Amino acid sequence: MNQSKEQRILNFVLQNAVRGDPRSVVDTIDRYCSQKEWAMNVGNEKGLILDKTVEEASPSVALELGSYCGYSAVRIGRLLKAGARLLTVEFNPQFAAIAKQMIEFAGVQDKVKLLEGPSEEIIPQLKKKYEVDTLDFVFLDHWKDRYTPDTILLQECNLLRKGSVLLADNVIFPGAPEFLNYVRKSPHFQCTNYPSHLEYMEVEDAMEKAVFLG
Ligand SMILES: Cc1ncnc2c1ncn2[C@@H]1O[C@H](/C=C/CNC(=O)c2cc(-c3ccc(F)cc3)cc(O)c2O)C[C@H]1O
Ligand SMILES: [Mg+2]
Repeated sequence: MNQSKEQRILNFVLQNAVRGDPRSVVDTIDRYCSQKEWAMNVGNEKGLILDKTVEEASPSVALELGSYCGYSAVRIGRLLKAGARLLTVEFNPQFAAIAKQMIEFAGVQDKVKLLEGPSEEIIPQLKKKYEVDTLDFVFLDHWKDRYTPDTILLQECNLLRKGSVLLADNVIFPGAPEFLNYVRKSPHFQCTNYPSHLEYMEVEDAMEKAVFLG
């Protein structure tokens, strides 16, 4: 049975990156996906915006929606302070298996926990099952039509506190117009747009930061 693209990306990392070195894992994925096969990792240009937003938020508890191959889970995990943790949600079993191996190879498995299942099921479990009080940082990078319902669900589950930072990928391409409309019109969010480019391409894209105001 021939391999999936995601398996090829993982194998390239296992053979070319340095075990326990998250930076080398991120750089190796970027090298493969810019030179061999495009894949929907956030990439290095938008990755720098992600890095700065995570560093500024300095989260104790972070959530990622849409692990895919684990690129941004490793990217976020490497920046977390001692004792901080990232919960990353992925409902595709093949992708979840790849992401878990990517996280372990990078050596961030003590800070990053992959939760397998749909976000709409996982989010309501975060408080009781995963001992989350509130989330300091949320990275949205899953199906674009899920950004708005999940942002509403996070509020309904009392998982956001004054100052919680949401960062959404792809608000221009493929686009998340409903999400932009929702957070920019809501009195509960302070929004900032970060123009950038689609990963590994010269196509315009952007990230949107939405800080919860309580
Ligand atoms: C609801 C839910 N729960 C848990 N996991 C979920 C979920 N919805 C998706 N996921 C998982 O996240 C991942 C999905 C991410 C969706 N991201 C995308 O569709 C995506 C697409 C592009 C793109 C750009 C140009 C093109 F020409 C084609 C595609 C670029 C990106 O950066 C993307 O994030 C994998 C999926 O299994
Ligand atoms: Mg994306």
